[in-house]
Amino acid sequence: MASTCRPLSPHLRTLPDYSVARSLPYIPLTSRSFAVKPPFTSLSVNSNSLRFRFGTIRASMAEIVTPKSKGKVKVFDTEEDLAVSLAEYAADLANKISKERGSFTVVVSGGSLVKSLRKLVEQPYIDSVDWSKWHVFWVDERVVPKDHPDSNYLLAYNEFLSKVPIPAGNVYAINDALSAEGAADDYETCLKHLVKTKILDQSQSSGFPKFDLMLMGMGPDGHIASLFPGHPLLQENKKWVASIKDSPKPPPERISFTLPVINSSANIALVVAGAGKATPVYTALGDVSNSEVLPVQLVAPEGELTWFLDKGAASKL
Ligand SMILES: O=C(O)[C@H](O)[C@@H](O)[C@H](O)[C@H](O)COP(=O)(O)O
Repeated sequence: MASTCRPLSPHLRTLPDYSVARSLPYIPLTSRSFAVKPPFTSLSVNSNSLRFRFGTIRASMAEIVTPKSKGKVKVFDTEEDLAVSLAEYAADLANKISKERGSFTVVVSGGSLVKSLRKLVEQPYIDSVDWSKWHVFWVDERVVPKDHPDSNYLLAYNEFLSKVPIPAGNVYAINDALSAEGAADDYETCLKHLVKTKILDQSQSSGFPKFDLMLMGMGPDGHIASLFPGHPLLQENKKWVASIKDSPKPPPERISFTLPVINSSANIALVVAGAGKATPVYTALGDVSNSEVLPVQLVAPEGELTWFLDKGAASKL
C-alpha cells in the first residue's frame, strides 16, 4: 500500500517569511574547568568560535571523551552556548552530507530539543545551509491532529520549519487521520518508500533505515523518543515504527521509531539541558551499574553519538 506520507496539513501549508531572526546574540566568553572522574578518559576546555557576517561570537565548552560506546560529550556553561554549538554541528553535517548524497535526512524529537534548534534559523545558517536538501522526520509523534497543542509537528513547525525554506514535500509528518497503529504502519510504509527511492539510506548491517542525523531530547526518567523505562516497546526488533497507547508521559497515544532504527543512524545528537536531568545523565555517562537499564543507555548508533549538555545536566558527572 502506498503511504500517504503526509507533508504539511492544508491549513499549515503556507510557509511564512523565513528571513527572520537576523540579530546577533551576545554570548560572553567564560572559562570553566571540570574534574575528570572515571570512566572519562580525557577532558578539554576550549572555546568555540562562530564566524558571523558581522563578527565572531564564542561559546564556552568543555569536551569529555568517554569510552567509545558512550559517545562524545560536550558540556556548555549555558543552554544558550549549547544552542549555538548545536546549530554549527547540524549545519556542518547537513552541508557535508547534502554535497555527498544530494539529500540530508534529519529526525527530530518533540520537547525542549526543538527550542534548542533556534540558532539554526539565524545567520549565518539561514543563508549558508542548502535547505532544499533537507528531509525532516519525527522520531516520535503524539497521535493528535497536527494543529493540536500537543503535536510535535506543530511544535517543530512553529519553532523551526516555518522559518526555513525546506520544501513542504520534504517534511514527513504522520497521517493524523489514522489510529496510533495505522499511523505507525503508514509512517513505516513512507520510510520504506523513501529507502526504495534512495532518499533515505539503509544500513548494510541491520537492514533498518539509516538516517543522517537524529536530534533527540531525553526525559527526566531517561526515556528517548517514546521508548519509556521498562516498557515492552523497548524489545521491538522487527518494526521500524511502532505505536504505543499507554505512554506514561501524556498524551498516551503515540508512534515511535524503534531502537534498531535509532541505532542504525549515522549520527545522533542527544540534547539535554537542566539540572532536573542530571541523574539519568549520570546514570548513562557515569560509572554506574543500575539494575534497570534506562532507554537512553540503549542508544548506541552505528555512527557517531554526541551529547550536548548544559552544566545543569552535567552537574553530577
Ligand atoms: O514527544 C515527546 O514527548 C518527545 O519526543 C520526547 O521523547 C521528548 O524528547 C523527551 O520527553 C524530552 O522532552 P523535554 O526535553 O521537553 O524534557
